Amino acid sequence: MTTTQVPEIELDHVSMRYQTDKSEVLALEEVTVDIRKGEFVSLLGPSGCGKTTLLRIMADLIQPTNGEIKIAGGTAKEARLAQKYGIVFQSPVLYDWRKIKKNITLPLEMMGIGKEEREKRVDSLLELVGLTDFKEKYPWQLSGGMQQRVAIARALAIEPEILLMDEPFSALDEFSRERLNEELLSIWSKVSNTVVFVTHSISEAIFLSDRVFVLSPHPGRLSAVVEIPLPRPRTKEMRNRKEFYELISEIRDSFEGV
Ligand SMILES: Nc1ncnc2c1ncn2[C@@H]1O[C@H](COP(=O)(O)OP(=O)(O)OP(=O)(O)O)[C@@H](O)[C@H]1O
Repeated sequence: MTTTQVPEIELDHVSMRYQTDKSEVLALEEVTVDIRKGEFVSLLGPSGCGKTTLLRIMADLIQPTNGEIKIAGGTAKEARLAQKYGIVFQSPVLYDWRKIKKNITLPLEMMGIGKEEREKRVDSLLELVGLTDFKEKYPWQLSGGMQQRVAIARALAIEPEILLMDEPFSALDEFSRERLNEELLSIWSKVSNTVVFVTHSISEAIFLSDRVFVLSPHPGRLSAVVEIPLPRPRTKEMRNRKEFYELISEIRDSFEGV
């Protein structure tokens, strides 16, 4: 898909301070980012650097203590109410008593979309994520990777402008994870949305992204923005290229204090 110059997610000097009974944590300090419509970006950093916090702020699930956020020119709340977000979490959060097709149509039911339209959409979503033959199965009959594909299909059911993904493949083995990376890019090439992908894997971030936003911990700060000039479509052979290794070194070097 083609990235435009239209800004989709703009964060201006965003800080987040969590207050608990006994202590205070500065999870994010003065983070400024601009993500363009149709871009695939990763938020990369070690545990505790504020990746999930940043994603939750973008999704309007929490409000920053300081700074401004604009989504598609409006507020994050407006974007949330207009159903602009699809969210995929680290664990798939599927309902075990609902068949795969019924898990995917759940957000459409909640939106009051009629049965005929729901069935039409679920069929194309199942095809998109390669699970057509599994629509009558239950989540517990699927592998972890397949369950995460169901979660992706469900997040895409409302045709969101922005897909937010919080370490969706981190519980999977490396082989499944690399395969899912390729499948995600193939899905993304067909759905034309903006993706923000949280990961702590440098190679995953490089393989998937147009740009990688590197965060450093304590407090969480944006320490680098790295352009990934690898052509698309990305292929698994690219992981063995010299440019790929050079990008890994560039990102490693960009971590503050490393
Ligand atoms: N609700 C909360 N209350 C207090 N502190 C919090 C809360 N949520 C996160 N934190 C703290 O804020 C910092 C950033 O957390 P966050 O979960 O955003 O980091 P992360 O980079 O996503 O980590 P991980 O990779 O381990 O998921 C951490 O020090 C964490 O302990």
